[in-house]
Amino acid sequence: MRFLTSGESHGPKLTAIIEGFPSNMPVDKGRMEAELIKRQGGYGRGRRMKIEKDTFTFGAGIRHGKTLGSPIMIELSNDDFKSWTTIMGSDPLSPEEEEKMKRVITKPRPGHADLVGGIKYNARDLRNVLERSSARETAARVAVGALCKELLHALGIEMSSRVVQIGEVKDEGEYTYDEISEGSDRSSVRMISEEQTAKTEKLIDAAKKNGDSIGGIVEVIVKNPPVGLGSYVHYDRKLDSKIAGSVISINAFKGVEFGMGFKLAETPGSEVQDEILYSSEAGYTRKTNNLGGFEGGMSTGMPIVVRAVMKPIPTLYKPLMSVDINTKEPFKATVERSDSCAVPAASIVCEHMVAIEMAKAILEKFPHDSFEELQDAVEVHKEKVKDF
Ligand SMILES: Cc1cc2nc3c(=O)[nH]c(=O)nc-3n(C[C@H](O)[C@H](O)[C@H](O)COP(=O)(O)O)c2cc1C
Ligand SMILES: C=C(O[C@@H]1CC(C(=O)O)=C[C@@H](OP(=O)(O)O)[C@H]1O)C(=O)O
Repeated sequence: MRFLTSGESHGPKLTAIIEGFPSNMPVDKGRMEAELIKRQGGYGRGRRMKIEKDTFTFGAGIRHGKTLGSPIMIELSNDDFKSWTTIMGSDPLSPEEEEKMKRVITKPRPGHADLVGGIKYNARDLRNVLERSSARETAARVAVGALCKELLHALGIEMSSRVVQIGEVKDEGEYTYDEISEGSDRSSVRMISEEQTAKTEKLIDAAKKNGDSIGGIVEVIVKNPPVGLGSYVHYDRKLDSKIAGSVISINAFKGVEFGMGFKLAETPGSEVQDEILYSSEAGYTRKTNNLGGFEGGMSTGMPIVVRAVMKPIPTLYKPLMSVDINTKEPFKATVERSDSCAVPAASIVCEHMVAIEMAKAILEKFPHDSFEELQDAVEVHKEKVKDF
């Protein structure tokens, strides 16, 4: 399975084309759109999320609620485009329009893609960089991930995510998949503990008031993964590394860990390795899940637990110093409308990037011309694993 997205933040639309799904897979469009709405939520988002309604249309690949096996096309519109038709239009500008166009960006924001992107693509209006580097594109990725979650769901594999930390406020609890997914329709910060949620909202309010921004940590759990996705035989077939790469590809994500993660450094081996158990009903399981569901780059069958850190948003309403690329003089960076904290939204993006890698790994391992063929192969595999 492979996919491409296209679309600028304030352009007319976002598009994704997904190739490699089996035929006859049921798709619940309402459930997919609910995921997109979750990505728009969370405390700390800016005004843009009040403008956009992230519904989508299938332009190809689906008939009567099922996949055809052909490439699937998903299209989301940017409702904000109507305010940007001149600035973001695809036709050349008339001299009068060019004259009116005063919003050329020349003061790159530290921490965003503006300066390096401008140098690399020779873009002297940094808007040409900002538009595609914006996390608006993550809406298209969540749409693709939601389709992948449809495939996982139909195979009995479920996923959820939560916010673990915002600023210095942490929810230290260890939660099961069911506890996390129970809270997953909350439109707020989506920490498990209500007390911590309230604290983070105060923190976000304070950051916003100070023209500052704030980052955090998110967690994704995958329940019921098949045993043996990915492989130890070659570095580029390890599923944990593919998930890590995909998670780090999310705008502003700077670190990723599995299971105990960085705490592994301070824990002796006897308290780390997950002891192996067997029962005829459950097959092979583990006493603990400190390694977050991976050994040798392969899924062990235990829940996959991924945590990742998002840096604070780069656009600051009290901007940091930068340099005007035309005059080379020091200047305060450009201020664009911005979120002050997007960690809750990012938890949804992270969940969907993990879903994409899970679906890819499943489609790599099992035959899948039709969904029935895939389903049978996964069932046979499960029985074989139990008997091993
Ligand atoms: C859901 C989400 C929303 C974001 N919103 C903003 C925003 O409003 N303003 C901003 O400057 N950056 C925002 N970012 C982060 C930037 O897109 C990101 O920092 C930028 O593309 C540079 O990439 P890098 O941080 O990965 O180096 C957001 C990121 C995510 C995941
Ligand atoms: C549009 C989205 O996020 C945007 C991501 C973003 C950035 O720089 O990454 C900057 C902001 O864009 P705007 O200036 O248009 O408000 C966010 O709103 C979205 O998540 O759908």
